[in-house]
Amino acid sequence: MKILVSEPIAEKGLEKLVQEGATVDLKTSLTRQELLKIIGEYDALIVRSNTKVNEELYQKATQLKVVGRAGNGVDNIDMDGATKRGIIVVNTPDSNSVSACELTIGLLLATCRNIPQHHIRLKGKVWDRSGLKGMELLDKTVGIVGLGRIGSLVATRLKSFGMKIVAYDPYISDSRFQHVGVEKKEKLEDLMRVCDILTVHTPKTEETYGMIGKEQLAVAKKGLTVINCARAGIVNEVALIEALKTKIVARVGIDVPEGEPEPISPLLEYDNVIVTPHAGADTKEAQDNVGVTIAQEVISALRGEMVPNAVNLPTLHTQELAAVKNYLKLGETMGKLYYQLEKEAVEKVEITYRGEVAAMETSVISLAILKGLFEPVLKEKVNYVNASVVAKSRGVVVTESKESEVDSYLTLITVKVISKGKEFTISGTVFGKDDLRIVEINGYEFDVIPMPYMLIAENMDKPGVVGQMGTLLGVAKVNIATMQLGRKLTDNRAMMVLTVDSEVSKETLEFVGGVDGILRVRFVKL
Ligand SMILES: NC(=O)C1=CN([C@@H]2O[C@H](COP(=O)(O)OP(=O)(O)OC[C@H]3O[C@@H](n4cnc5c(N)ncnc54)[C@H](O)[C@@H]3O)[C@@H](O)[C@H]2O)C=CC1
Ligand SMILES: O=C(O)C(=O)COP(=O)(O)O
Repeated sequence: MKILVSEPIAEKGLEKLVQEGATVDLKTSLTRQELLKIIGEYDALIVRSNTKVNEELYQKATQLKVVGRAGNGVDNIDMDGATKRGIIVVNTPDSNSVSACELTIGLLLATCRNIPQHHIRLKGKVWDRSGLKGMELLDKTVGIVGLGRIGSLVATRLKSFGMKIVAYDPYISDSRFQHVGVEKKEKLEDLMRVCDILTVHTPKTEETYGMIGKEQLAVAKKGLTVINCARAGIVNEVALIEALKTKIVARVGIDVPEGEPEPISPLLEYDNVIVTPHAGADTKEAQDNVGVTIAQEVISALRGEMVPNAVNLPTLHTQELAAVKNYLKLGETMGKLYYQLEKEAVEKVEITYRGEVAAMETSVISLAILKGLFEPVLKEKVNYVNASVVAKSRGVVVTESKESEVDSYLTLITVKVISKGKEFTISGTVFGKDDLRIVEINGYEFDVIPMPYMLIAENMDKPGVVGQMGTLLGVAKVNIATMQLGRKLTDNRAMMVLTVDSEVSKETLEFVGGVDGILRVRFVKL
């Protein structure tokens, strides 16, 4: 595991990566050309907000499997490009929210009380309070745009200043507004009309970029204070400067000016504008949190495990992930069996979840099944991120259905693979906490614990076949660990599933296949 860390992360995070056996190169002052030159050597890249992870980089990053964003915003990462290539993008969305919130409050107070301006005068040995009258927060209205993690933390803290809080966020439920204790505004303009202080906490997306512009500022109360601790451009800087000139906006506090990391924003020229150099997450606590979390996530992702904060995968919280973990293993195992038993190209995959599993986040289990299905033919080129893209690109139709009830088991997954009119089915369950079982293949019933090496044979249901097979394997020094037989009395056929302790050579397989009554036999590796 070779990992490049292109921006500073906490020592604890670097230590964690090394403890987990990774080779880590911390290179935080590479030029773009230098980065592009060496990125081809690495399995993972860890960045913060300054490294642009885009098509140009992906084209050179031939070994790249994981991009770790040591922080929250992923606007510097081309997500489609990553997904297309099966590169998993992970971030640490909860690890620096408190720090970003606290800087927001800090900028808000500093802006409303002109703290930096006072400080600069006094540092210059000038004792002069004139022209810097501040504004109290008590009884003022703050308008929050984006009531997510950071917006909610800001709301909770500002309540203790006796402020009235209104918020605009069309993507969250009314109950969330009630839970945070904030008045909901249906339209952004309604919020702009009533607030004394505006603070934005949305991600930077096509929709939010420039969302606070000329029109929105035109309806604002005169003397508005604007705080932006999210991303440059969510508040349009040209419109903001115009509003500063016309005194619609009285004060501005910004953590991320346009043009970062170059200090080129024209806002820097204004005395009533306070700017910090994207310092929202720069606390010891946040960086320790972020560093350790990203290290864990990148390692898990490199090991092919499902990660809670994978940005280009279905969202899973840690608890949900713990609940589906064994089903992911089961699904992948079931998927892996198909191409080792059958040779027909897959046309359709029908997945049925029954019983307990039907109540879980099954979309990730379906990804695990597809990953397992295509792995024997595509090797490491398929993973959780691109499994459904791979299925689509191969013209495979995937359907998912759920039934709450199931006979005989508490929980059951059945995968039906359809190819050229033929159907292959396999079912599996989880007993207790983590006891995985394959319980059906093509209508034959078993109770098999999947093992790394297995022999699966279809045979005539007649005396002597099993014995001869055992003898031949013994001669070839292949130790049989377990053996199970499933039979269909209707057609005199049976299926044998053996778990064995070692690989079975081609020659042995041919001998076994030649036994009278064996219809076909396959060696399966899981
Ligand atoms: N300055 C800094 O160092 C830091 C900045 N950030 C930035 O803070 C911002 C917010 O982060 P979180 O609260 O963690 O994100 P979040 O995802 O928890 O919340 C964002 C909220 O914005 C809402 N939203 C999306 N589009 C919207 C629209 N068009 N109008 C109104 N609301 C909209 C979403 O529904 C969501 O509730 C992000 O831009 C992030 O990159 C985060 C950490 C540190
Ligand atoms: O986590 C975020 O979204 C941030 O904005 C923090 O950025 P940084 O890691 O300090 O470059």
